Amino acid sequence: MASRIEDYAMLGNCRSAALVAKDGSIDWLCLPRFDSASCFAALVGSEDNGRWRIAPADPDAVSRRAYIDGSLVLETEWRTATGRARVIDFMPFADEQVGVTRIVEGLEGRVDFEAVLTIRFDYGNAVPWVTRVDETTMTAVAGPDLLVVRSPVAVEGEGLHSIARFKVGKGDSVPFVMTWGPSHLPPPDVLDPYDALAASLAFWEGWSNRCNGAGEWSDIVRRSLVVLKGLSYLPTGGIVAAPTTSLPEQFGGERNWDYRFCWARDATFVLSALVNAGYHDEASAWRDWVRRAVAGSPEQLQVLYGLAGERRLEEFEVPWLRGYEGAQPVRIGNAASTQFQLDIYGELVGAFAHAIRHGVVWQPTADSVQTVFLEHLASIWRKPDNGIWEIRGEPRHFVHSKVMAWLAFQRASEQQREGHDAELNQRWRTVAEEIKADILAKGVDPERGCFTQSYGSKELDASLLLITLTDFLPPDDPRVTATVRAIEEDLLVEGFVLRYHTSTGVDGLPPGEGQFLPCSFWLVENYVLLGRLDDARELFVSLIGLTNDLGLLSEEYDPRSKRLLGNFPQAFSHVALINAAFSLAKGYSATADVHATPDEALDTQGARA
Ligand SMILES: OC[C@H]1O[C@H](O[C@H]2O[C@H](CO)[C@@H](O)[C@H](O)[C@H]2O)[C@H](O)[C@@H](O)[C@@H]1O
Repeated sequence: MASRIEDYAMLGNCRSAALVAKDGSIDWLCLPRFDSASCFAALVGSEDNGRWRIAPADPDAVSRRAYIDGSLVLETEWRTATGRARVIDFMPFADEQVGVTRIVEGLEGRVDFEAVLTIRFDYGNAVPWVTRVDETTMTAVAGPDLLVVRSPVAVEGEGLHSIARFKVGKGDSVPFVMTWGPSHLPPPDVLDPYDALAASLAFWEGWSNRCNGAGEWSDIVRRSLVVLKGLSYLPTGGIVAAPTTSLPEQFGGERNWDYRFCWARDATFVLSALVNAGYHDEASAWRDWVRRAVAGSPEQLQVLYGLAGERRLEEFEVPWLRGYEGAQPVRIGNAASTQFQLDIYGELVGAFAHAIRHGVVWQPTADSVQTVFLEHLASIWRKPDNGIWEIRGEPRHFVHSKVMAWLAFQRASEQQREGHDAELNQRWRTVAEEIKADILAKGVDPERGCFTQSYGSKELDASLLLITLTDFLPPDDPRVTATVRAIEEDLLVEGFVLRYHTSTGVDGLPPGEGQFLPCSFWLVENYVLLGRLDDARELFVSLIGLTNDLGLLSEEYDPRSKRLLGNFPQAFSHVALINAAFSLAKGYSATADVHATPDEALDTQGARA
């Protein structure tokens, strides 16, 4: 049985990620890339779908764990009746050595350990041929995949599992190095686990020390930035939404999605966060990734792409996996990739404008690409779409989508680069005004005076919190304040924000899901914008109280069971945390600095660039 979502730690090497439970079991791992088929899938299946547990044999052993400094190297210290030992888990950074290394070290007395390895390729389905090559090496092969496991202790086959039993005393060190390779090639070279550990720690230390401070929130921001870095795919610069598939948005429900892809929307938020934190190289790498991914006809722009910009991400179900705590189906691929979501254009133009303003170099050819996309947007903005929440019901005229279309033209019309076409700027200004008039005529509830989920609807939607973070209307406009108030009344439930009421059937799915954490962070930013700093701080403190013992967050939270829900760890949540922290820190410093303009004080959203 899988552990609670918050009981997992993420290991990563900017190519893939592994989830390790508090009990020492790696229950999720896809190699060589985030979106490869898994070799461990116990997270969404059973132990027989693959996992690797290393822990003391004593069932009463207790543990505590932490990442080493600003890294994704996990140290778990175990205490038993006979002694103390630690396990250091990490994914090495070596190019040709994609895998996991686990080092067991004795600290005090003697501790009996058991390592149980169950490899199942192809999402828990393919039982490999396991061969004992020599005293220290075993291989597992099925189809295209090869795993080599090297360790000084004997590993024996028991049923369809490989098991090692060994003791560690003070000063002993027992490494296990598991490396993936294509099965048609010779096994990857031997990796020195201690050199690899030193290199990993140096990488993460170098990276996390570069982070700009966010006042009193600097530590939690740094941890979130390390998570975002761990979700980036180094060879291409793409950033996955999360390393998992099908962790449910409702216990026992069917809102289970594959997040191992790069969403243009999520990535634009990540770009803003990276720029705010001073990571310009990463921001440039992401900008280049987007330019390559979206290249081509503007009508073929996708909502999400594969790690290298792949476009075909067909969705299918995996019937042999029983799902996380029985939540079925387990889905691979994501059908949202073929949806029409109007907001993407505004997010991209806004994020680029934000990046340029903060010193990320603009490519001259990007102007003509932007013009082609805006010409297309001018012809489609009146169409209904699937919206930011990727609804699978009937497309609608979502107000958030329309405001993002406005934002695209508004930002483009403000651009003043050398050689820029003033006439074009005027054209974009005219379209922006047209969209704004349309929204104000059709997207405001005449009785409550607030924005609505979609044209003509009475429903609310937490995506409206992003509208108030653009300069669509000034913060003290009655429609802005009425929207924040209405969201507090209707969607702020048990302290955190729902995306919308799923009971209306708008998304085409059975009702019920948890509170959506990014929306709750957006409410923090809205409070800052409205000068409600105490409310902002109180909500922010509650939200960071939901991070697990390692500072990680998933997508949603279930207040009844007090458990995290949804894919984990989730970039969207961490990026919302970072942006809210910077907003809050700047909000406080603005109250101390009468010369700071509201824009300087609050500029943390790409959408507001
Ligand atoms: O719940 C419905 C949708 O959930 C996923 O989308 C959500 O995650 C995306 C990635 O973080 C985010 O960009 C989007 O705004 C969220 O609604 C899922 O990918 C969709 O297929 C699904 O319809």
